[in-house]
Amino acid sequence: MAIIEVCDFGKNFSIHHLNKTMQAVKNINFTVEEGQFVGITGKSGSGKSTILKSLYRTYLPDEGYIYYDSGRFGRINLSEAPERTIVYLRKHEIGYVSQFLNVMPRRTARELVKQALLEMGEDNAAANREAEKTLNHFQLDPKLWDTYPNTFSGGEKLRLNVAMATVKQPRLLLLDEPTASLDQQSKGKVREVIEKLKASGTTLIGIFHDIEFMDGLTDYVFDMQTHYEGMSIAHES
Ligand SMILES: Nc1ncnc2c1ncn2[C@@H]1O[C@H](COP(=O)(O)OP(=O)(O)OP(=O)(O)O)[C@@H](O)[C@H]1O
Repeated sequence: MAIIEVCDFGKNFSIHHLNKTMQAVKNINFTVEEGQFVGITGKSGSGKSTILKSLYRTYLPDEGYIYYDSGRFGRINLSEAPERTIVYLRKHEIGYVSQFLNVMPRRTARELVKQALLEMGEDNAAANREAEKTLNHFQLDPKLWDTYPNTFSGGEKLRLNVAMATVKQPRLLLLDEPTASLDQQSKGKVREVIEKLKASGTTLIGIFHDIEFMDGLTDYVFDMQTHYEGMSIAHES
C-alpha cells in the first residue's frame, strides 16, 4: 500500500528583488510503498531538497498533490491538512533529518533526545535510559550530553540530529544528506540505525550524494536527471 503519492508536483519560488518567479521542480510523480526505502539523486540545484521539504509540508506545492497515508488520520492531502494535523504528524509519524541542526535554544543534547521520546509517550525514566543509549550509539562524547549543541562541531550536530529523529522510530523518515560531514565510522552508525528502522517497517526517503551509502539499502532510486531527460524526450516525440 502506498504511504506517499506524489502526483504532478511542481514548486516555484519568488525571487523578490528580481520580481521574478523561478520554477524549481515540475511534473514530479512517484509513489512510495509502506516500508520501502527510496533514494533521491540528481545534480546540485535539481530540486531534491525542495521535494523532501514539501513531503514534510515545510513547502506547499504550486502544482499537483502530495498524499500521505497517516496511521492516525488515513490518506490525507498534505497541502490541505490543518496546521494541528501537521504538528501531530511531525511529533508522532514523520521525522526529518537535515544537515543543519534547528532546535530549541538552551536545551542540552540529553534533553533534546529525551524530549523526542516524551513526545512519543515514554515515561520519564524510560526516556532517560533510551536517550543515553541513543547518544552512546551515535558516539556523542558523554561530556557533551549536558551541554548546549550550538557549540558542537558539524559532525556532532548531525549525529544529534539523526539521534533525535530516529529515536522516535517514525512511520516515515525523511533524510536530507544525513551523512554529509560524517567520517566512515559515524556513517556506519547511521547505516546501522537505518537498517534497524527499515527492518521494523519504517518508510524512508533519503537524499545521498554518497551513492555507495545507498548500496543495498534502497528499494529504488528516483533520479532527477533521468526524470528531466525523460520529460524532454517526451516533449520531442
Ligand atoms: N526558499 C527558496 N527560495 C528561493 N529559491 C529556492 C528556495 N529553495 C530552493 N530554491 C531554489 O530551487 C532550486 C532547487 O533547490 P534544492 O535545494 O531543492 O536543490 P537540491 O537538488 O537539493 O540541491 P543540493 O544538492 O545542492 O542541495 C535551486 O535553484 C534553489 O536555488
